[in-house]
Amino acid sequence: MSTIEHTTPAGLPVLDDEFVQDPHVRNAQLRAEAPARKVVTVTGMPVWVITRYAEARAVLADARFSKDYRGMRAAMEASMSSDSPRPGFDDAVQAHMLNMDPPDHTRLRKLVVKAFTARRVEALRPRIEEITTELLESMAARAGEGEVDLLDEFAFPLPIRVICELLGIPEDRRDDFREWSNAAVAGRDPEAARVASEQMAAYLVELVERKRREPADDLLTGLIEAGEDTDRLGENELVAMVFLLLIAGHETTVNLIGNGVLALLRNPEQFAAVRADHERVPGLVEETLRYEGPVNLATLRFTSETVAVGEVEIPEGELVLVSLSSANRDEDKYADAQEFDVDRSTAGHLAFGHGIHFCVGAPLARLEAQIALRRLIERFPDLSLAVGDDDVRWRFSTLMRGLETLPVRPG
Ligand code: HEM
Repeated sequence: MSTIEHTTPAGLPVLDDEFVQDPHVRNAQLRAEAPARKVVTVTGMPVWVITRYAEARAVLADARFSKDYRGMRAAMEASMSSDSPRPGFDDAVQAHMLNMDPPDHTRLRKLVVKAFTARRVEALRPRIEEITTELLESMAARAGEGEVDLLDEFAFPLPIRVICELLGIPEDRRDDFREWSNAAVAGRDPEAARVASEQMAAYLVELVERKRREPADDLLTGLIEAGEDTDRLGENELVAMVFLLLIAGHETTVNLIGNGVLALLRNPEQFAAVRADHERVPGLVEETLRYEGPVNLATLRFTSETVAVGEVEIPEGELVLVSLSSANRDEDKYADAQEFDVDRSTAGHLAFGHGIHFCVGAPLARLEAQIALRRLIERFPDLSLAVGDDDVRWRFSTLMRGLETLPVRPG
């Protein structure tokens, strides 16, 4: 196997644009080398990457890999050189459950988990169907133009509308939100991420005030009511919770739909199989999650003590990223793991994480993607790529795996 190019002078692989454009090649190299490998981010931050399935799953469920954001600050400060750009830290957007360990994590998660159970989410089906049909009709109206960006026209607006309606958030600032949310997860420019997070937090504070004056039957009002008992939810925690749900709603499901469509268009025999039998759609969604899931590397963790990962010892206080994209293509877990096959068993895939931080929104994401892909294929059975197979570009982010644009001909 060839050695990894794009390394630092100290020989560490860099998570640069080449990695973002095709993580699977380097993931395979890293998996072959060791169960845990030190790399650096583009901003120069050294992190350990866990690439094999068994270790990835174990680390996600191991409390010694902490997510507490206060401890994380210290670990990041210690890891970075003095001239590295610092990511912005603002409690108003940091104090959410994905940045906490128990018991705070448990307390915060309890407040929203009920809103996302399979049963509660199923009640949203008619509304999701309605929005989907509306978007597809407006895409059909534009089909005369020949080419459309499937992300702009379809994959992006659907989850946004759903999460905004669920929370009870007006869509008047939708373009701002998209920009803030994109910048917050991009990871290449910490200063831009800090500014965007602050702008979004300021807007959310304003929104909470407005909702306090005009309560409604929505999740945000429910959270505000929970916040009246500050032992359950503090003011920063309230804003951070909404921030987390909105970012999750903006950045993930769009890419599940987009990546699924791209995989179908690149694998015509799989597309034909799904078209011939729509009962394959849930399999298509699960295989997309495994093969090209929306989250590339899970969010940061740090070691609260020295931990052995296989034969590798990670010292206390070091940063760790679990590579979901790599674990899900580990040949030791899935036969022919690099093949896209909607009929395979994908049981155990890690696209939604694992352990106590397992994605709260998984039932909603699954339902949205199933409806979206089924209706898209029904409406546009001759959908095709409007660019060359390899001419698509991936957005620069080591967290999210999503396309910049997805130009298609609806047919
Ligand atoms: C296909 C779409 C989605 C994918 C692939 C996805 C993936 C993930 C992953 C991998 C994690 C764990 C991260 C880690 O442990 O580092 C996570 C956590 C989370 N996700 Fe999602 N997500 C999706 C959609 C959503 C949606 C639609 C929502 C809510 C509206 C949501 C809300 C959350 C929340 C609140 C957490 C934190 C849970 C905790 O810390 O206990 N996600 N998600």
